[in-house]
Amino acid sequence: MRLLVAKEFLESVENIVTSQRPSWRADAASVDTNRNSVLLMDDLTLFAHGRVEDKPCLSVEIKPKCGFLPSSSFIAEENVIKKSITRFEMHQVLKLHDNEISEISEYDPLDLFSGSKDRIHKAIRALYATPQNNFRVFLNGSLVFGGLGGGTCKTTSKVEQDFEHLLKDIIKTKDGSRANHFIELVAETVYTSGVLDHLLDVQKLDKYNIEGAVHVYYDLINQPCRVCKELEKSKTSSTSQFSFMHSIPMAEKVNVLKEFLISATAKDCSVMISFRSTDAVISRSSSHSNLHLESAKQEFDYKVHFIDLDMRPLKKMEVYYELDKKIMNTYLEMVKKKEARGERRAQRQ
Ligand SMILES: O=P(O)(O)O[C@@H]1[C@@H](OP(=O)(O)O)[C@H](OP(=O)(O)O)[C@H](O)[C@H](OP(=O)(O)O)[C@H]1OP(=O)(O)O
Ligand SMILES: Nc1ncnc2c1ncn2[C@@H]1O[C@H](COP(=O)(O)OP(=O)(O)OP(=O)(O)O)[C@@H](O)[C@H]1O
Repeated sequence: MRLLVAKEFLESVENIVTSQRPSWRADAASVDTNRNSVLLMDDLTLFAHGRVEDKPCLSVEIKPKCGFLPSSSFIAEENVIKKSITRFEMHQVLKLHDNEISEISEYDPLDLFSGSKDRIHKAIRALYATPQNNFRVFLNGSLVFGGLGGGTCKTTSKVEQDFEHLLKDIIKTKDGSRANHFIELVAETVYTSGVLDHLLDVQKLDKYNIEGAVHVYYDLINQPCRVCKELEKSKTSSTSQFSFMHSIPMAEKVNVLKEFLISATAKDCSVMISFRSTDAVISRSSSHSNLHLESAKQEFDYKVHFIDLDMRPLKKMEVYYELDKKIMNTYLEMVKKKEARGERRAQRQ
């Protein structure tokens, strides 16, 4: 629902939001205080969407990121590692280098999207151990695990203890076992709901990788291709394979970019799963699903929603290309250093 608001309201929202965003992202998405309306959305951290009920509600927000390895033939020879190492893993190295994180995440998106119960369980355990900005938990609408903005790094035993305590009203098992049951509950729900299968299909609309799709972008904005120019100048790789991208009909070019940008949204959106403990299977309704967690001998109602589904603007194509280069350069540099260290160690032995 669209609501008319005053400038002062938007200014105070901006103040709150800015203080909660990571410093390196503070300028990335400021509130446009010249607007006169806002969208009123349901609070998906609450089971009854905005209404606090008698029963406690536990909601889990997962930002799964890209769940597949690209195989595009437009990926340059020197970047072939992209076909075997996830973008998430490589981006972690850049984030560590830029001090955006203090530790590498244990999470592997390929596990979460694998469709295998054990691997999904492994992924949720890793997200719980190193939540960063990929995992948050809300109890009755308030954040109780993970951080806002840039998120948090490693889950300490103190955090785990507090979390165990917070879970007592919703997971009715003994102390020390609730966090494990919680992880199992989330993993079972991701597995049973199949929600990530649909997301993966949309992510895979990126068929050409940014290394291919960026060429079409320059044709669409009717400008000489800066990437071809750059590659010709550096003489490190040939531009001949890109003539295919530049020669496809305009309608197809529009489609390539449309699909790439839809995929970008799917690679960055989050899944919000809210749980409510229930007494019996009688609570089945069309508005939610039901899951029996055998290990805790408990029944849960759950709902799944996607959030952060805004379309990416076309001009982000250049940003994506530059970020991709930065991620690749930093990762390949790290691999080179590691290999050199290994060689020196071997020589000493
Ligand atoms: O490019 P990425 O993969 O770093 O994703 C950005 C996210 O960084 P992440 O790696 O998840 O920490 C980034 O997340 P943070 O703000 O860093 O938590 C945003 O979600 C950004 O979207 P937008 O520019 O705000 O619309 C995201 O940008 P898009 O790529 O989705 O446009
Ligand atoms: N409908 C909703 N109900 C409850 N919480 C929500 C909802 N939409 C968003 N949030 C919360 O607000 C956070 C930021 O929302 P969103 O990602 O859509 O904004 P953004 O401006 O794109 O932020 P970023 O650039 O960091 O991704 C989410 O991570 C989530 O915790």
